[in-house]
Amino acid sequence: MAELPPLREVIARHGLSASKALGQNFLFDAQLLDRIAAIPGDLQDRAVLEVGPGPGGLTRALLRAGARVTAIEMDRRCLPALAELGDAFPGQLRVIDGDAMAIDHEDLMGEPFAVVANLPYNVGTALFTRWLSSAQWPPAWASLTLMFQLEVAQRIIAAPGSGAYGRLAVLAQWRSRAKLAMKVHRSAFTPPPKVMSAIVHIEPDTMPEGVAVDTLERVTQAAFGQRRKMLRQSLKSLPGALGALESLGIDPQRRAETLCVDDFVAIARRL
Ligand SMILES: C[S@@+](CC[C@H](N)C(=O)[O-])C[C@H]1O[C@@H](n2cnc3c(N)ncnc32)[C@H](O)[C@@H]1O
Repeated sequence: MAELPPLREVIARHGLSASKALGQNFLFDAQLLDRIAAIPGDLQDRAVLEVGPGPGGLTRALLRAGARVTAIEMDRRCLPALAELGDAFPGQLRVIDGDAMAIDHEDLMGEPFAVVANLPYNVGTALFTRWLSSAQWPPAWASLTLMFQLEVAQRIIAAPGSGAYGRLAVLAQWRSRAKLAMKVHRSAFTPPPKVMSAIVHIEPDTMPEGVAVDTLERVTQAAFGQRRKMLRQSLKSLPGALGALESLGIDPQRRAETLCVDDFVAIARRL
């Protein structure tokens, strides 16, 4: 492996000033990046999909860990810096110039893969729900290791009864294990974002039988769409839902946030 120039130098040389429009907040600390790359476990020879490599800080850490990385980046200014990185790790890095939202990741990868990404908030959440809504289960991805705003990370891992518990928690937990792997201080980024961040790590679990993801989504959408209301009100418009509550012995006076993930799965199974 060739000696790599410091990231700040790469950024200066290629004129990669952070673009606000593309949600660019870069990480430079190699030790922090190595700790992030270690979250999915041993990556030696494993296929990794990185979305939004930017100047390549996290990419370097993944390559150092021995991963075979496919990196999708839509900011063309970053491509020369990423090409240099590919030269330093021959045969380990494939860079795709494009929008990760418009690409079929399963087709692109062609084998099971781990996802690791530090993405802008809106893109991250959109891709996250897409990965979790896979019709095929277990999905093509073996794990998701993703940076979010801390508040979003807390919504993903939230337990029933908390204000953060809602659609995202149910979607992330009904057939996956989700954990908060690491908090990341805002000062670790250049430029620093306004809020704290955290990395969530998700692995697929067994899928409960007899429930489709769309049905479960319809239930949580109705229930949490009016989260202050009792279930008998919020689920009224969903055919069969009130009957399902009765047959399951769930009090219709309860509110959505008091139901556990298995309750939502049981309701969806009866629709
Ligand atoms: C928060 S920066 C992180 C950069 C680098 N991974 C790091 O940790 O320092 C997010 C990166 O995602 C890229 N990006 C944003 N939207 C994207 C999309 N839809 N598809 C691919 N890359 C995207 C941005 O250009 C930027 O390089």
